[in-house]
Amino acid sequence: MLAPPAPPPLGVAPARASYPLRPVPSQRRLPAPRAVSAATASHAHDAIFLRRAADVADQSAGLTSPHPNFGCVIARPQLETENLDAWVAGEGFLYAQGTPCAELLAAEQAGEHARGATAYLNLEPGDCYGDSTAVSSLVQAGITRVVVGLRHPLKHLRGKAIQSLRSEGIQVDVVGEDLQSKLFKEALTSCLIVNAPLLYRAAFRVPFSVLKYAMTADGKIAASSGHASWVSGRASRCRVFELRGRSDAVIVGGNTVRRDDPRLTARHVKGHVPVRIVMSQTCNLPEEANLWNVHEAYTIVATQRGARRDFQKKLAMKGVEVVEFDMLNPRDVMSYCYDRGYLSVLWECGGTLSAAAICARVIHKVYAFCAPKIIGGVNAPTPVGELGMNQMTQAIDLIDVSYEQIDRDMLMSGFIQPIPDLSPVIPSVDEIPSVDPEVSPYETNIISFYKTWDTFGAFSNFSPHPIHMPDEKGDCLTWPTVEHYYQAHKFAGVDNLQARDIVKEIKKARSPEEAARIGRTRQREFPELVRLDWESMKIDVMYRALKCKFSSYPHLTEMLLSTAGSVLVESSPHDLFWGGGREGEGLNYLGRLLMQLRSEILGTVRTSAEVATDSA
Ligand SMILES: NC(=O)C1=CN([C@@H]2O[C@H](COP(=O)(O)OP(=O)(O)OC[C@H]3O[C@@H](n4cnc5c(N)ncnc54)[C@H](OP(=O)(O)O)[C@@H]3O)[C@@H](O)[C@H]2O)C=CC1
Ligand SMILES: Nc1c(N[C@@H]2O[C@H](COP(=O)(O)O)[C@@H](O)[C@H]2O)[nH]c(=O)[nH]c1=O
Repeated sequence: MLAPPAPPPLGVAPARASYPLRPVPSQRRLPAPRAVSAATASHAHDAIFLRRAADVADQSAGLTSPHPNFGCVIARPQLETENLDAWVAGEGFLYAQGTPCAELLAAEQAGEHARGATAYLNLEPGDCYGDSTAVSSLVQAGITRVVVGLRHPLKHLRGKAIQSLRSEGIQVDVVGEDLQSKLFKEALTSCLIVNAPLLYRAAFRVPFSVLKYAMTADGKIAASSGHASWVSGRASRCRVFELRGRSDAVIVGGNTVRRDDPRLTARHVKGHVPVRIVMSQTCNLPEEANLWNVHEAYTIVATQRGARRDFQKKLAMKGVEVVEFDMLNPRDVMSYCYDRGYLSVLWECGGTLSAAAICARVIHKVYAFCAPKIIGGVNAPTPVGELGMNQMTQAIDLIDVSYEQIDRDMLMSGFIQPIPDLSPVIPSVDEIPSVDPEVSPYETNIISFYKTWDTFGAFSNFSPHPIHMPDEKGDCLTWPTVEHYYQAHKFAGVDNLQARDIVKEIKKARSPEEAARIGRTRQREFPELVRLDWESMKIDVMYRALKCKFSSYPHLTEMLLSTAGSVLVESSPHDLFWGGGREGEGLNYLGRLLMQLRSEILGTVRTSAEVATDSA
């Protein structure tokens, strides 16, 4: 009899890895890039290997308690072949916190082939507790370039490893900063998705929450009697075990416990077993239930303060933990889970609790299994109860939607809230000292502003603070807002009657919104009237206007200085140059300029005039 093949060492991706949890695109042969320019080809290679690093990182999910997923792929060009699989010298993923890091495993696998090679990391390593193995293994292996998908989302770790690698002379290219081409969009999405729990946790201070339900083709999660076993088929239910294995906790409402007597374990998949949480306001739960068998998995009952104290004691005697809340609601339970360190939570409740969780805005992703059955029944339960909406236009649109057939069922999944990408709006560690030395890149506090009525809305260019600025001839002109000044200066100084008229038209605009509209429209209609140096001068124009605004109004100066030490972000979802973007994908130049101005006022950065005087 043939002996079974030896398992690969923990965290080392087997040559032909079997992915336990979902089909992984990168395990198809890597596509050979089409014939294109050298720069585009190298970007295409980078994007392909980065996606592969994200896929490799995903392999530890569900095998151990959820943690950040790190993957590393070491590749070196083999000139004689376009088969990119042959370029991969080593791969590895972090199996669990405390086990050898992905970089070390990949470097060991690559051996001598790592010398002069590029390492692809889906996520910047988190150099915890002074453990710098990730960085040192790349350095010692002779890696000369590192491509990073995402900076570490945790502020105390962000930028540290990148800085260490650079100080060792390794070229580090970060997507969105050093690598900006469109080719990286998909690779970046893979990097975001593989660590979605970590990103949501860091951004929203709650665990990443997934709502999962199984419904019939007519949208029912049970018959009108409440009977629900089973809506979905066996293969779908096995997928649910995998989802549980990827979660720190599974939540149900009291009614589901009373009706289904569930077990909520990740049986049939090896690895991690989540905590089971029952949310019950009344604590009116059965004396005997599968969930009270804590030998199978740990159980927590979250209830209203004072509810059925005697029964609480009985539960405690069985080893069930009971936690009382002043007001039991999904948000407070999620804050509690956050404090317990959970990264991701799976909601397997009925429509009553799922509606409350959606209303509380704690659900981030939905997995809807749809079985080809019809059960009917006007009172049969549906996946989501009352949300208070009465127009289809109010419906919540899922984003980044995927569809997958599982045997006879269909699984549709999508995000309710965009996956946060925390890196671009925050200036990089290298940039921060020049933007504002008072800001610690590791202790970042973010102050967002956008609409003028926001707490820091006066930072918006639309705020009604007129500025007095000299024109080209030195005459002082009054502009109703910074926005008026900025828009008009796209056309200022252009020796053309029509351009001069546009400047006047913008200056007279009755609101900053109108000024912006005219400026943008005329720029599109008459690109030939826009000053030739506009792209290189627009930051300078904006900075002068901001400086004038903040120095003219003492209360604005005071407000700006009150934010010292914080990163300022204009949270405009539309403007990806001046604003931070909807998902943090913007460059946030307005925030950066305000931070620079704040430093200049505090005297912590030298003005350009001072620099000029010094060098004279
Ligand atoms: N097919 C599927 O995927 C699933 C089907 N089901 C089926 O759904 C039916 C049960 O649905 P449903 O009644 O909606 O059950 P839920 O799981 O939504 O439980 C509702 C209960 O949650 C508790 N709760 C705690 N806090 C809150 C809060 N803030 N807001 C609302 N509820 C809260 C209450 O428990 P208490 O009354 O104890 O205070 C409430 O009665 C069953 O027939 C079950 O078989 C259930 C899950 C999945
Ligand atoms: N009925 C139904 C589901 N119901 C969910 O699964 C729970 C039962 O889990 P367990 O006791 O561990 O098998 C149940 O209480 C409810 O939360 N799930 C599905 O994938 N498909 C189904 O058809």
